[in-house]
Amino acid sequence: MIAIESLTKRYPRVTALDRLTVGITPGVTGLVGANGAGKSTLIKILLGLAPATEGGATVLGLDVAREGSAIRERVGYMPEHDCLPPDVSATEFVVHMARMSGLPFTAARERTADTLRHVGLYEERYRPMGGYSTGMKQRVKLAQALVHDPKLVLLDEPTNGLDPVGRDEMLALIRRVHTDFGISVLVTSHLLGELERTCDHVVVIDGGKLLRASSTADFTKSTPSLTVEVTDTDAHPDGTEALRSALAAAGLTARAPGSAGAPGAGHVLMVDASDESAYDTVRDTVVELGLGLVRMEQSRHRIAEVFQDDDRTDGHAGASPAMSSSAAGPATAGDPAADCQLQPQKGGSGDAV
Ligand SMILES: Nc1ncnc2c1ncn2[C@@H]1O[C@H](COP(=O)(O)OP(=O)(O)OP(=O)(O)O)[C@@H](O)[C@H]1O
Repeated sequence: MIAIESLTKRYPRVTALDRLTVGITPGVTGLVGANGAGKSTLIKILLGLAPATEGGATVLGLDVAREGSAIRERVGYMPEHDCLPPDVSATEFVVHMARMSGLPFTAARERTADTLRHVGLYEERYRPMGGYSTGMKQRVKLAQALVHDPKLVLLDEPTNGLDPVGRDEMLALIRRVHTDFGISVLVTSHLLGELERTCDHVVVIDGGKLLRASSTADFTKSTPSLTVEVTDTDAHPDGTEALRSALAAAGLTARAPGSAGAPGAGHVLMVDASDESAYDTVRDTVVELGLGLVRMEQSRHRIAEVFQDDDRTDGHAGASPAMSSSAAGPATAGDPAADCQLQPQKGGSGDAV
């Protein structure tokens, strides 16, 4: 969908993009980076709205330097900032944007009605947008990006300003843009956790440089570790501790997850399961102690942990603190995770996601 080759953008005081080389394949791709990492600059260059200083890129095979208007015909764009005129309705605005993209009036009206319904705006669509909530405004911005049935949409921080429920709804909507309509998505965020749930691929940039590009599944590879949660009983008022000692006696290493604030922390154990028999040992030990087994599941990395692990293991300048997971989960502090180490990449075919 997108090929970026040694792309550099220098402003007088700052290098916003620094020899960035990466390929974006069909599907939903997350572009993640802290504030100022260069995400919006990259999107503007991909749309042909800003020139690159060096290097180049193609979008749907079209050159960003020479074929910007052809790219904008085929690509939808949802900007980060609030850009909606307050005194017109969502319907009027989206029809206007559809007409700007070349749709005849009748088709523009029909597509607008369909698209606004798809993003979850119903009767409100006839009211002036000045009175909309942030969530409704984000939906209108998404609708205008989709209304001309593009092959690809570039969404700049679509979850900005939304509460957790609004964010989940927006992420689900973005996922459906691809699954229901086959439109590929490049979505930016500074929250690794939210991209993990939504994207097939993740590209991480920092200071305009590529840190890592790979499939989400590679980021979140399962670890040889079991997350086990048990109940307490009268006989074992601290069931978790009772299980930990019994497992230790059975030769299994179990420890509390690193993140005290994680859901269930205090009642959760991470059990080393490099040997398959660990599953049976855990089950049998829980039964022998008479505890209730709430869950026993294979642990997976969260994307943020890939970067945290890297910071811990070799002190490499990994993700900045701003790039945090939006949802705390059981941490795997101390896991070796050698296959998930953060490696700045130097370009070339290995960068394609
Ligand atoms: N028009 C401009 N003139 C000068 N510097 C700019 C301009 N646009 C962006 N920059 C700088 O380039 C760097 C990258 O900015 P950019 O907006 O692309 O980052 P971002 O990752 O999108 O961050 P945010 O999430 O805060 O929008 C920043 O240091 C920013 O100050």
